[in-house]
Amino acid sequence: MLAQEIGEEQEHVTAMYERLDVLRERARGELDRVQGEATVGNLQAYSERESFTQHFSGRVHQLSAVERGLCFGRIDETGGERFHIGRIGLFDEEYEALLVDWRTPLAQSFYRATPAAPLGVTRRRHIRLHGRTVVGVDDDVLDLDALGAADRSTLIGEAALLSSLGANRTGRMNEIVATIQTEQDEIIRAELPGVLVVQGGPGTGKTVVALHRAAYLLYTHRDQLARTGVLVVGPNPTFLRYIDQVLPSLGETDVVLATVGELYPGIAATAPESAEATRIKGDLAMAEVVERAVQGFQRVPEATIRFKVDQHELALRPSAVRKAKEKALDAGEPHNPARRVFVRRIITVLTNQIVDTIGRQYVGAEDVEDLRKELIEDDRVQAILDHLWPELTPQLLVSVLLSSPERLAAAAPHLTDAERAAIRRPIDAPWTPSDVPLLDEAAELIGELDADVAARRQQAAAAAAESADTWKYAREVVQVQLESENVVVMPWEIEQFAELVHRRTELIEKPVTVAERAASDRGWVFGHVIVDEAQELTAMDWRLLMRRCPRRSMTLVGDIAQTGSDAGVRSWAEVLDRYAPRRWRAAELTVNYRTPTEIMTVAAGVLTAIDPLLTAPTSVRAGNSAPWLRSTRSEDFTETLLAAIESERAAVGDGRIAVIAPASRTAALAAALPTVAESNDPAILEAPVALLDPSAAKGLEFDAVLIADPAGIIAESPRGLSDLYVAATRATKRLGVLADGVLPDVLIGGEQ
Ligand SMILES: Nc1ncnc2c1ncn2[C@@H]1O[C@H](COP(=O)(O)OP(=O)(O)OP(=O)(O)O)[C@@H](O)[C@H]1O
Repeated sequence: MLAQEIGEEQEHVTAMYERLDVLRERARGELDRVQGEATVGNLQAYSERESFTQHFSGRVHQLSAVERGLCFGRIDETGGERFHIGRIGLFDEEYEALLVDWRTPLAQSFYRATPAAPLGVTRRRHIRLHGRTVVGVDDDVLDLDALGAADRSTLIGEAALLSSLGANRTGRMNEIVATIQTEQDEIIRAELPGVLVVQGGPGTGKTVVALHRAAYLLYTHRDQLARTGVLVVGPNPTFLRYIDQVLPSLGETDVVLATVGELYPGIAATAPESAEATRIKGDLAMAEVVERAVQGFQRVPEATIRFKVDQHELALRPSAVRKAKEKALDAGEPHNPARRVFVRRIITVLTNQIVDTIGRQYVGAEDVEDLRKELIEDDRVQAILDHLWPELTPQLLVSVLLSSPERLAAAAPHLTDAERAAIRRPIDAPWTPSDVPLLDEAAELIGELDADVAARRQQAAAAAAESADTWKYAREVVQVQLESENVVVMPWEIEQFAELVHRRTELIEKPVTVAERAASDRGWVFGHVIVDEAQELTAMDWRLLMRRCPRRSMTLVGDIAQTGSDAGVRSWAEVLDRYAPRRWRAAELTVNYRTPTEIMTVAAGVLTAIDPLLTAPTSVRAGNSAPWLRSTRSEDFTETLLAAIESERAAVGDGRIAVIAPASRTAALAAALPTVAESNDPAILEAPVALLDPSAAKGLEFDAVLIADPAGIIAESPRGLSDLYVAATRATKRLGVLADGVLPDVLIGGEQ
């Protein structure tokens, strides 16, 4: 029976691949044709060709990306209808559906139907492919009564999920479209507006669900999100590399992946910094510190400033400066635009003094203008204005603030001397990730430089004019193409083409994608923001992110129990009641798909030590090997660790291993263990053995994990137990713990 079922599915699958080949060939043919056309040397013809090139190469790329595992399921409905579910939708020449896209509402019951709530589905079939060959089918029967007698005898039960979870890890995260679980699907398809917080223990699929949600939202709300973009924020660059294949493999490329440290355009903030400095700089009080630092650059002199311009004796009294300052601040404008008002007032004061000495009756309106101009161009006047109210840049402000003990003392009176010393550093020190929210805060308070404002206005006016032209042109191009029947275009593609021609024409003059534009514009407002490992964000990070998403359409996934930084989140309500009151909702993921039961028992002991009220997620499967917990004398530590690595390598074959050690020991261990890759090594994800500290291991997973010196991990930070919990939940198959000296009592279970 199984062979017959497989044979029938094979027929369907073969038809789908044949259709895919036809569509791919057609798109390739169009691409070749468009690229081979002689270019009529004007910009518009070039633009037109580029538009079609982009469309067809995007289509070829999408159709190639879905080759692996094109179809993975089928649903049979009570009425007798059957649908195959896959990575994209496909129709045959008669527009009969061959394959339904997993993101459509029709496909939803594939993920949601249960025997308790079958949603009109009698059978859910998982189809396993090897290349283009059907190698297995597994059925879940959801409504036995609704199945006919013939159907009943063809049931094949086997968990598709478990076979995918047991596979060796490749170092890169994979998509999970074939096996999304019901509680995950509800999150993926949740509505776009508002803030959705997904709390879930380790391995519950938070990351993978967040990424599938991005793909789902881009598919369902394409019009809205294609223009504004989706931002996915991750904890570190290694993690972003770990996940960067998932969205392209789902056919989505227009997403900005970034760490918070990359969210200030033009700055790569990657320098390391102490946990204490991160804590202090992440505190919300820093917003006021930056504000006071800006105010520190708006001075009133203690004594009258006297100077000469062209024989005229001038005097700038503190009271006149104070008044000018008050006027400048009245409008609530940022520092740089407010400076314009300040400068105007001061120049008026000085002009009046000259007019008074010459005698008002001798000075006409034009002369007054000339005088003002002369004063403003005078070096001495400029130096005074720059002293009283200089034009600033955020970079200048933050680097001066953090390098000047006096400015820091004046702006941060709430900090102790030791705390100020912890964040002080040389003026030219490289930027750290926790500087980025300070720079962003400063940018808000400072505003743009005069020169930048003028340039931007000019650009905006030119862009608006061009955009109107290119839209008109785009529609004409599409019309001409359709009339000449040069290209095969489906009716629903016409608008899409016009949009493409329009965008492409713009791109030729401004060659950037939405993702690039968003990444280079600090003021960019994203349509949706997804934050992974959201528990690690500091209060200042949240402030910055909320500015990037004033509509508050966000998905935040994280686990409070894994918070490693002292500046991180302790309660979701604490963060969200501030920024999205009554506009946030919480969901929970409860099943651990990564870590087998035996390993989770060890991790659960650590979790109880963090907080006895917390419960670990339930593992979906049992493993094949019990975790081991050993201790060794310090002098034998490295050698024992080396031997353990070798035996784990033998056990996992071509799988991946991580050695997770206290941050303070990784450098020495790297020197002693020549075969391991360190976290700053770009090849770390592909390396057979990776050496990481707990914060670098966050979000990643490995076939086998060796925790080296657990007591060192606990002792290293105030949230050391959370770090140990993170380390203990990274393994998909094997866990070993090697203590340097005594094994901490929080580690229980496993073989000792
Ligand atoms: N429905 C599913 N089908 C197949 N694999 C899944 C499913 N859900 C999760 N997984 C797998 O489980 C593993 C853990 O998922 P993920 O990394 O998203 O968890 P997480 O909640 O982000 O974990 P952590 O908090 O520890 O970082 C991944 O290998 C993921 O592919």
